[in-house]
Amino acid sequence: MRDAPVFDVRHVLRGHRRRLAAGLTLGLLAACVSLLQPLVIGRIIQAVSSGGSPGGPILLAAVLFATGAVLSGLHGYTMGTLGENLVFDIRGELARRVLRARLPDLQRWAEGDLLNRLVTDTSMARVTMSSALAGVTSSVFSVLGCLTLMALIDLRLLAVTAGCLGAASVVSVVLARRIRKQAVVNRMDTGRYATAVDRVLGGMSTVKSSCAEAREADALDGLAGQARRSGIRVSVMAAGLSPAINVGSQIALTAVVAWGMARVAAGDLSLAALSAFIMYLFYLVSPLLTTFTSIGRLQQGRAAIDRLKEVASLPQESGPAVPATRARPRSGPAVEFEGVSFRYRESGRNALHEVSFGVPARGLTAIVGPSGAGKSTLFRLVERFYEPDSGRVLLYGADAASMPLHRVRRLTGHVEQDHPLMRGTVRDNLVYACPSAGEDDIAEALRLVRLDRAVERLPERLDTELGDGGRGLSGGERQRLAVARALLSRPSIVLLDEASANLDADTEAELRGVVASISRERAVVTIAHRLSTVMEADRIVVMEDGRVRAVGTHRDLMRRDDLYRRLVVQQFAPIPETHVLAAPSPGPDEGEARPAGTCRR
Ligand SMILES: Nc1ncnc2c1ncn2[C@@H]1O[C@H](COP(=O)(O)OP(=O)(O)OP(=O)(O)O)[C@@H](O)[C@H]1O
Repeated sequence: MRDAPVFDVRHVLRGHRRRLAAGLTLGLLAACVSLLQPLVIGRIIQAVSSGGSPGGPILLAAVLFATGAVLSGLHGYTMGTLGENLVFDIRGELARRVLRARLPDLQRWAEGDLLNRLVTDTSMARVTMSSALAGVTSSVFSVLGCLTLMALIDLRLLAVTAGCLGAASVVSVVLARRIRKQAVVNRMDTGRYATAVDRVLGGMSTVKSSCAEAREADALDGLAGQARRSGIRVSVMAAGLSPAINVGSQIALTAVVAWGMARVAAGDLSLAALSAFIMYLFYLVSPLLTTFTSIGRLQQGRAAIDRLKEVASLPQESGPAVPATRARPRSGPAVEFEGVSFRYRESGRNALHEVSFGVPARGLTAIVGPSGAGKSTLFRLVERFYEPDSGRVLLYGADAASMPLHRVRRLTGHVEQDHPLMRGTVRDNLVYACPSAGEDDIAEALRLVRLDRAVERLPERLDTELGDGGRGLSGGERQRLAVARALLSRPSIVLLDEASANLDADTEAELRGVVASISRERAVVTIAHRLSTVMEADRIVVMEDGRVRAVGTHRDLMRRDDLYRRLVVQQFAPIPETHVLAAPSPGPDEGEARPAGTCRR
C-alpha cells in the first residue's frame, strides 16, 4: 500500500502558470485602465470649465472605456477557463485516485457521499475558481490602485478612510473565516443527504415491500432540513459581508466630506483635490465589495476543496498502473496458500487462520464450508484486494505480493457473488475485461455458457441496454453473462463465487459441463453451497471458522470428514414429512384482508 501524493490546489495550479499569469496581467491592466478614467473625466470637466475643447479628453475617455471593457472581458474569460481547466484536472486526478484506491479503504466510504464529493464539490470548486478567483484578482488590483492614487492626493484623508474601511474589512475577514467553517458543515450535511438518497434508491424494492416510504421520506426530510439550516447560516454570514463594507464606506464618506470641507474652508485642501479623493472613494467601494464577497465564495470553495482532499488521500493500491498484458503462467500449482492468516480491520477476529492448501494448474478445485467460514475471503486475497497479515499467497510459484498488480488481476477471472453486471449493453458487460474481443470470441463465450439463444431473443441482441446490476436479465442469465465475461479474457485461474446460485437444475447441469470442460486447460476454483455442483471436483477444500479442515475428493471426504458428510447429508436428505404436511394453523383473519394497523412498519 502507498499513500496518495499530496493533493493541493497550488499543486494543481502549477500546470496552469501561463494562463494564471495571463489572467493576472489582464486583471492588472483592466484595473489600471479603470483607474485612469476619473483622471480623464477630470480633464473633460477642466476643459469645459475653462472654455477649451473637450474633444481630445472625450476621445481618450472613449478609448479607455472600450479598452477597459475588452480587458475585463478577456480577464473574465481567461480566469473562467482557468477555473474550468483546473477543475477538469482535479476531477481527472480524483477519478484516477478513486479507481486506484485500495478496495477496503474505498469500501469504508458511503457511495452517496463519494458521489456527492466527486460531482457537487468539484462543481463548487469550479465556481470558486472561475468566478471568485476572477473577482478577487481584478478587484484587488483596483483597490490597491485606488488606495495609491488616494495616498497621492491626501494621506490624512486616506488614513480616515482606511480607519473606517479597515474596521469593516476586519469584520468581513472574521465573517469569511466563519463562512468557511459553516460551509464545511453544510457540505457534510449535503453529503449525508446524498448518502441517504443513494441508500434509498439502491433498496427501492425493499423500501416499498416494507411499506417504509413514509418513514424514509421523513428521514430524508430530516437530513434535507439539516442541510437547509447550515446552508442558511452560510447565506446569513455571506449576506453580512456587503452591509459591513457598505456601512464602513458610508461612514468613511461622511467623515471625508465633513473633515475635507472643513479643511477646504480653512484653506488646507483644494476643492479639486477633495473632489478627486471622493471620486476615488466611490470607485473603491465596488471593488472592495467584490473582493470580500469573492473571498466569501472562495472560502465556500475551499470547504469543498478540503472535502476533495480527503478523497484524494485515499491509500492507493501498490504496483504500477500500466496497461495490462496477458500474463504468462509459469509451471507449478496455480495458487498456493502458505500459512495465511487474515483479519478484516473492522472485525474483532481472524477471518482466516494459518490457511495452507494448493490449487493445481489444471482441474476443478471446490471450496465448501458453512456460511462465514472464509471462502470468499480466500478469493479476495488471491485478487489482492486485501493483503494477508501473515503467510503468503503464491501464483504459479511467485509471491502475489511481489507481482505487479495488473499481472495478478490478468491471471485471474473472477465471477463475484453479488452484482456481477453493470449498467450498459450486454456487449459492454461481456467485453469489459477484454475490450478487444472479436465477434467470434463473444459468440463462443455465449455458447459456452448456453446464453446464445437468450441473447438472440433480446430486442437489440448484444446491443440491448441493461439497467443497474444487469436489470433486464433473469438472475441466472446475469450469472451466466458474468461467467462468459470472465471466460472471454481467457484467464489462467477462474474464480467462481457461488456461480451456480441463480441457475435452474437444467442450466446448472449445463454450466457444470462448461466448468468441467474449461477446467481441463486451466485452474478453476469454485465456491458453492450446492454440493451437487462440486461433487465431481478434482479436489474439495473444506473450510470451517477460517481454517482448512480437510482436503480431498468427494469420496474421500465422505469417508473421513464429519462436517462434509453432514453438509452433503443435509442437502440431499428428503424433506421431513412434518415439513411437508404441517400447514400453518389458520389465523383468526384467514382469507380476510389484513386489518388496518396490523402492519406496524
Ligand atoms: N468486509 C468485511 N469486513 C469485516 N468482516 C468481514 C468482511 N467480509 C467478511 N467478513 C467476515 O469474515 C468472515 C469470513 O467471511 P467470508 O465472506 O469469507 O465467508 P464465506 O465463507 O464466503 O461466507 P458465505 O458462504 O456466507 O458467503 C465472516 O465472519 C464475515 O463476517
